[in-house]
Amino acid sequence: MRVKEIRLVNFRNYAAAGLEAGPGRNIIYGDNGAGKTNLLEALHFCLSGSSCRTLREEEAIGPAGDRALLHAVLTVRELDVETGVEITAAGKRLTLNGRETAREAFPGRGGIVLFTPEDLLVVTGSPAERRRFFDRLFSTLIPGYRGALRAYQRALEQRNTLLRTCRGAVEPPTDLAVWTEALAAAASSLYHLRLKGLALLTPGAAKVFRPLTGKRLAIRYASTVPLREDEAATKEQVLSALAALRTDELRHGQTLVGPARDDFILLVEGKQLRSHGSRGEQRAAVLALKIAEAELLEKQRGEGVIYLLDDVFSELDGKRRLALLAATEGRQTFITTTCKPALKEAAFFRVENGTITAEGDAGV
Ligand SMILES: Nc1ncnc2c1ncn2[C@@H]1O[C@H](COP(=O)(O)OP(=O)(O)OP(=O)(O)O)[C@@H](O)[C@H]1O
Repeated sequence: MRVKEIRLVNFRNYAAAGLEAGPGRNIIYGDNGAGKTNLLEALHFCLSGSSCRTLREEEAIGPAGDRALLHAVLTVRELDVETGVEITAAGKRLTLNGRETAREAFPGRGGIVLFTPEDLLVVTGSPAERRRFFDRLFSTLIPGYRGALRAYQRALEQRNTLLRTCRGAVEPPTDLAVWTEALAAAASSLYHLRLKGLALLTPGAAKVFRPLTGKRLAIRYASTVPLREDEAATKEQVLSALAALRTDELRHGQTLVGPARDDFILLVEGKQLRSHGSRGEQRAAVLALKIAEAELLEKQRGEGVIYLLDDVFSELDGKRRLALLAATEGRQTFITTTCKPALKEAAFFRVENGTITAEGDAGV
């Protein structure tokens, strides 16, 4: 899959602009606030049918009217398809080859690997940020993960509601046992899928990380429950952990162990990346995870993914930038940056105050 061209009308700070993309690297450069991230967002919209920045998509409507329009020509399995996005305050209308369609039919869904500076929270943020990151990643990579996560979240919510209503009680309510059983079953399947996900992702991420930093990356799953090889045995472990904490749970009015309390620890040379890694190493680790995700997605889809990389060069020195470019070689890549890099094989687009100028011509 690749983007051939995109046009934007009244989309954020673009009155009317567009570009014809190169098949490989596309470097979008310009000053802060010029509109580089807006352009990546427009690409994301045209590929997947939704924003990568906000759930309030009407925010993207520019000042010159009551609607934003996007149109793209994509090549999907050798065929050209056209996608359109019209955003108004009342909602958005998506089209595929001129026909109204649902978001699910957009060809780029599941085929984009996006890096934004906020992704660094996977290293620097709270365990909840890391769980969110890996849950999203495994939901696309591991069959059954999304369903297992939902089942666990449902059971947890029900059990927590029950614990809240009898907070401070000495004896547990009679139906707690039912929800404890449901939670333990859902938790043990989720545990096993998380371990499966890590086993799938970590070698690829470590392989990309090594040339980026010269160091060894590992990911350890920090579980609040001792995990066993066998799913049924893990379920027993969850049940006994919950039984041991019953009094505390009644006092706090919530479940105190399980996948919603766990963490994913990123280690570099055996040390916590969060506390011991440099900013460049932290960024490299997130990029390595994203690139490993892309490689696995490509295997699954049998088709190349598209990289949308926002401000990816910051904090990487020249050598590391080259290593990153080598790791993304062969796929269509859109990279935003404030400084134009000295590269030979790339299409360059200068973004300035809502205008896009392709290097070598006057723009589209
Ligand atoms: N709906 C909108 N209408 C008009 N302008 C908007 C709208 N939404 C955002 N903008 C403006 O778009 C400008 C460019 O934003 P963008 O995030 O794309 O910049 P950028 O080039 O990525 O900058 P940086 O290098 O600082 O990340 C901002 O000044 C912002 O105020």
